[in-house]
Amino acid sequence: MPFIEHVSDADLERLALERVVPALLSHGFCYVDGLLGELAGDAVLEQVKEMHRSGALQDGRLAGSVRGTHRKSIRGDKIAWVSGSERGCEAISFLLNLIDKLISVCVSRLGGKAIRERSKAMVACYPGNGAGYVKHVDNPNSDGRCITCIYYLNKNWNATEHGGVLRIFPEGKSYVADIKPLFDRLLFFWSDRRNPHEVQPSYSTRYAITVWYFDSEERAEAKRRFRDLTVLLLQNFNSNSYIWYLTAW
Ligand SMILES: Cn1c(O)c(C(=O)NCC(=O)O)c(=O)c2ccccc21
Ligand SMILES: [Mn+2]
Repeated sequence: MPFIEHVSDADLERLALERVVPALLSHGFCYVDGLLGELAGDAVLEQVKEMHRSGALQDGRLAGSVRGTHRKSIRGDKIAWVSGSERGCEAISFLLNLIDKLISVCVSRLGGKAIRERSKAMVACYPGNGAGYVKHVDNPNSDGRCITCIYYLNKNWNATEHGGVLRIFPEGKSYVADIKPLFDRLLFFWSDRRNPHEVQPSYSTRYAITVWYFDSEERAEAKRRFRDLTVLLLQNFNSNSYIWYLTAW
C-alpha cells in the first residue's frame, strides 16, 4: 500500500529547525503531533497490534514484584526489537526512515555531537493492568545513547481514566513534564541524566515504539570499556585467582 508522503522533506526540515532543535536545546525534550497522519499512523498501529496478537511481544520485566513481599507481581511491559526489515513491519520501517531523516537534519545543529547510528526499534506494550515503568534514566553511565525518540500509537487516550502518562523530571528544573502517549505523537529527549522519567500505571493497552540515537564517540568509548572489562574478567577466570573468586562469594 503506497503511503501518502504526509510530510515532505521541506516540512521535515522546517519541523526540525523551528521546533525540535530549539526545544531540545532549551528544555531538553520536545514532541510533535500528527507526524505521519491518520493513514500511515494507522498502518503502523495495525502492524504493532498484529505483533501483539501474534505473541511477538515478550514479557519485559516483572513489574511490582518486590522480593519477599506477597504482593502479586503484575506482568509489566511486553517488548520486541525490530529492525524494520521484517515481514509485516513495512509501516514501522517507513516511520523509522522518517525519524532518521528528521534527526539527520537536527544533528548538524545540535552542537558537536556525531549522531550517525541508532538502536533497533523497541516496540513496547503496557497491557493495561496497572503496570507502568519506575522512574529511571535511560543512559545514566555513558553507554552511547544520546537521544531517546518515542512514537506513541494510542487513540482516544484519556489520561484521567487510562493513566499511562510519561512524566519527565527535567534535571534541575522546578517543574515536571506530563506527556500523554497520544496517537501519531513523536517525542524526543536527551537520554542521559538530564531526563529522569517514569511511565505512570496504565489502565488501557498502551503501545509505543522507541529508538535510541547514539553519539558515535561515546558509543565507541563505551564499547572499549566493555571490551576491557571482559578481558579483565577472562584473565581472572583463567588464573588461579578463579578459586579465590569462587571462595570470595
Ligand atoms: C518498556 N520500556 C519503556 O517503556 C521505557 C520508557 O521509558 N518508556 C517511556 C514511555 O513509554 O513513555 C524504557 O525506558 C524501557 C527501557 C528498557 C526496557 C523497556 C522499556
Ligand atoms: Mn526510558
